[in-house]
Amino acid sequence: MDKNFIHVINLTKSFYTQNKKIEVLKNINLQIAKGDIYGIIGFSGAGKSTLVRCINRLETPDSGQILIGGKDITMLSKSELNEERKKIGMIFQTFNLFDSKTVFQNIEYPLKSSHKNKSERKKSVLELIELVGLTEKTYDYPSQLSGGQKQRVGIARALANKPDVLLCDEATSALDPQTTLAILDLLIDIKEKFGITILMISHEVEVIKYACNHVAVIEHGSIKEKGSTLTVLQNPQSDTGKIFTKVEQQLKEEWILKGGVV
Ligand SMILES: Nc1ncnc2c1ncn2[C@@H]1O[C@H](COP(=O)(O)OP(=O)(O)OP(=O)(O)O)[C@@H](O)[C@H]1O
Repeated sequence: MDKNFIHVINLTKSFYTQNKKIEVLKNINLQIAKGDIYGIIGFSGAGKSTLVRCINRLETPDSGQILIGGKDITMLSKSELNEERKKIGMIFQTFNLFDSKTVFQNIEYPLKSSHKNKSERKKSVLELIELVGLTEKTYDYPSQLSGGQKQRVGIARALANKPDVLLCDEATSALDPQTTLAILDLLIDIKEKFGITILMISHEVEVIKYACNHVAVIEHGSIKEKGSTLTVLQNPQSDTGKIFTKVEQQLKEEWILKGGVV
């Protein structure tokens, strides 16, 4: 049996601006096992968000295949794609909540297109709110929440349709270190509870190290190296991998010099 749940095969994507072609993704190949937390690390502009947006088909790839659970999502009709998208949750750096809706209403929103009736929706939403630890905030608005609490709402909303895959686009980049850890712990917990496959893109080595079993390093639209997080980050081969780990080491040394504990 194929242990990989997501296959990205020879994926390419370009954008065209003022008659100029920008090749953003060049022949990307990835295999992601079911229940894995897989990191994609790269500098700004490397193509991370475009890759994630191709995986949930917010962008249409130029060529290549994206198989999720054996289904090639580049070949689906519009209505099939709408159904398939329900199995792919997404969380964002900027949370993307509706400011005029309460926590409850934000999480209920994706369920409105499901077959659940009002009381079934209510039960699901309250369970999700409990899962992310926000029961006391159920009827608050986003403006009344901290960044970490907003991301918890984002996670609950992304889980509403019980997705197989959760895509996290810089999901902790706007959060302080302590809140980042709490959100990563929640994601690890969710992965364990539901066997969900998580793809996490980040420019923070610490985030990848803490949460991801595997990592791929993306540089100018190409995957330069990939493998187990420990192997890649302990002995990086690509320029990007080397710079990321060097900077992390320097920050650690400066921190120790200032009397910090590692
Ligand atoms: N819709 C678009 N039209 C034209 N160019 C685009 C478009 N979307 C992205 N790009 C370009 O594609 C490249 C990769 O962008 P992308 O957002 O995928 O990178 P990233 O690695 O996620 O960067 P960041 O970490 O800053 O978000 C950039 O050069 C960007 O300007």
